[in-house]
Amino acid sequence: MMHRGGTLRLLSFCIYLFSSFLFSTALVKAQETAPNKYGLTVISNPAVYKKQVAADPSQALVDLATYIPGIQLDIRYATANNFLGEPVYTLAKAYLRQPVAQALKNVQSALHQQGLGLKIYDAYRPYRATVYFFDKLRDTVYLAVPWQGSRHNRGCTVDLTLVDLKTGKELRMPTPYDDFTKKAHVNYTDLPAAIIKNRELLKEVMTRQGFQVYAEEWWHFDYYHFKKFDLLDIAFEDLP
Ligand SMILES: C[C@@H](N)C(=O)N[C@H](C)C(=O)O
Ligand SMILES: [Zn+2]
Repeated sequence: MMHRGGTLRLLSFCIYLFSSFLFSTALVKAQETAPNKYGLTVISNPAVYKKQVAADPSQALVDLATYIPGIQLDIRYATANNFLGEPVYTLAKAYLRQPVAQALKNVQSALHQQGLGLKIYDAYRPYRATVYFFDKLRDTVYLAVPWQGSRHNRGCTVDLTLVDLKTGKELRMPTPYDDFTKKAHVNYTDLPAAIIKNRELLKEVMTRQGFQVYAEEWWHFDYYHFKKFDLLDIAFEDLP
């Protein structure tokens, strides 16, 4: 049988172990969610993201290729066919947060009735890509700045266009994707009527499902409730 001194020593050892565990857990947590050099909190640990999803399934990033039947993907940043002329992503994937993916699914089914569909150029974008873009181009109109992050980093924004389901071809729009000129602005009017009609149709179907177009880029749509979602820097490889 252990005498009193031994019991006390064992008890204080257990308290020491428990408090060290609590301290190290708190330290890891603080490091995981600590603001970056711009004072932004960006979730970069897949375990933290998974914990958030377990607590609130609406936070889940959903794979659009499986979630939205018939959706076309042309993930430009996974190829050299983009404004940088080099691949930035290692996988050609498109993810959006659950309610945002659902809203886009509604857009796709509304379009289907008109013989049209969606083609995605980009959706959720890890924060590191936003920083990389800015370091390369230093533009503050057509690119999000690292000290704010992009709504793409929140899994709430999508870059896209319309396709004709019969031909599989893109509808004519004012400019190609990521054409960083005034012609890409949504109020630009020196265009053929058919092109304006296509641009307006895209804006209308997206707006009806809770998206707002970015004034300088006809292809870029933000989900209205983006503030509910953290900035993320989770690699595609770490998503299901
Ligand atoms: C880079 C371009 N496709 C884009 O998404 N621009 C906006 C402003 C962003 O970076 O969030
Ligand atoms: Zn965009």
